[in-house]
Amino acid sequence: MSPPRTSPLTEKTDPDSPPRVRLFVMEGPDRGRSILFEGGTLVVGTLPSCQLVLTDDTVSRQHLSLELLGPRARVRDLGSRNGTRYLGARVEVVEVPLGAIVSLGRTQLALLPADVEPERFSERTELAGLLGRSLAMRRLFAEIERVAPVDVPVLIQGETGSGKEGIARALHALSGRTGALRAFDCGSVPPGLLPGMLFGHARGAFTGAVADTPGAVEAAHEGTLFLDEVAELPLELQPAFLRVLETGRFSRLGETRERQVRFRLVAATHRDLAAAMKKGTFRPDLYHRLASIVLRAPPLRERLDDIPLLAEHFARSLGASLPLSPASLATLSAYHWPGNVRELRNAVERTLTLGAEAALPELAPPGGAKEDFHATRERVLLAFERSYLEALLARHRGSASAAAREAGLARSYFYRLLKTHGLVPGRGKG
Ligand SMILES: Nc1ncnc2c1ncn2[C@@H]1O[C@H](COP(=O)(O)OP(=O)(O)OP(=O)(O)O)[C@@H](O)[C@H]1O
Repeated sequence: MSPPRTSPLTEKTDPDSPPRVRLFVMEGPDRGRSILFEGGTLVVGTLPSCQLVLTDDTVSRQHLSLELLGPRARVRDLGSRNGTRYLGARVEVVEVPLGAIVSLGRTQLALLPADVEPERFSERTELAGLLGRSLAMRRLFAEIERVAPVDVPVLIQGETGSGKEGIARALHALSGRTGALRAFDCGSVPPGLLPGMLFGHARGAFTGAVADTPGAVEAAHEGTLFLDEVAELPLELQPAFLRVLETGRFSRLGETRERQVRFRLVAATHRDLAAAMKKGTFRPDLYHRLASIVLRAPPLRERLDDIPLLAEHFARSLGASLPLSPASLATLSAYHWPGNVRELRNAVERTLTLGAEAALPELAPPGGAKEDFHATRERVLLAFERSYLEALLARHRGSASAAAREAGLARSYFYRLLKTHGLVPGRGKG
């Protein structure tokens, strides 16, 4: 059973048309080299007879072979000196989807759909504090670099904990603006207090208003206003907000005179704002203004290549190191991470501070409770199966038939697996 893995790069692939894949060197001395792969098997190495010839001296003469299997590829290490790695773990033979990154020595190879332009991916694996090695993040980095200096609002959509605020910070850091980034969370302020906190108030504007106070809009002057949970902005406040966005003009509560500001708006939401607009809770004019550029923060389960990098980063920030075994990585890759990067950070922190039993058990650092090979394998496999099944059922809204089809398992065997783990189709956990 291979880990569930979806990627925006695979969505466009038509399963009925013959796949055309571009093998692209993302990192290493041959960065930028690419080859079109339309079927059969190809060999990558330093020998001139290889189909993709690399000059990297950490790559073996015949390092690995790739075989196309529909929208996936089978990668086989050919007994290389430095090994082939996928999702941070050394592999002999592994099936990978489009969008995967495979490492050989210092070189990283990406498997891209043939029509994706490799230039759309940034070379960087870090951008203003955001880390990412996956194709999804490198594509986002390239978009951030492109839109950061442009003076139009940006809407960031993404699940909780997927890095929306980090993206806003990166947009501000690369914008060249002289003012500050001011973050304002519309979801954490009682609606009645929102106008005063956004636009500021004059002394005496309401009971308790003892001094003239600027709001978030003024604090962001010449900088960036990061408006988190923008879908929670009350309908009656939306016209005033659209006005300040379009003209820079607004009044503090209790004042008649108008003030003028200049700021760049970056708004974020985990909700479907287009649906909110159709429902009538979000004004179409404001929606269209906000959504002139939309960036998507990809959920962690769509960028499993980032897990080793992020886990190491969070461990290092606590002054520790967290060697991840191939089994741990397999389990972490199979988990669906509803809390995204924040959940991964918490899991790493709990593991390092409270001990393994407090976190995902598979993150257990070596040296904890003694366990022999068979027991470890059993435990890791069971955890992997359970995460895999839960994610699959969730994706198919509880339909066991559809889930079994995607997993490539006979329905009877699939039902047996569900029963073993106490899972009930149609309801998730039993
Ligand atoms: N790509 C990344 N690299 C490094 N750290 C990250 C990355 N993405 C997220 N994080 C970390 O994960 C945590 C959550 O990120 P962030 O607050 O940006 O998410 P969010 O999408 O804004 O969450 P919410 O929807 O709950 O507001 C933060 O500690 C952040 O530093």
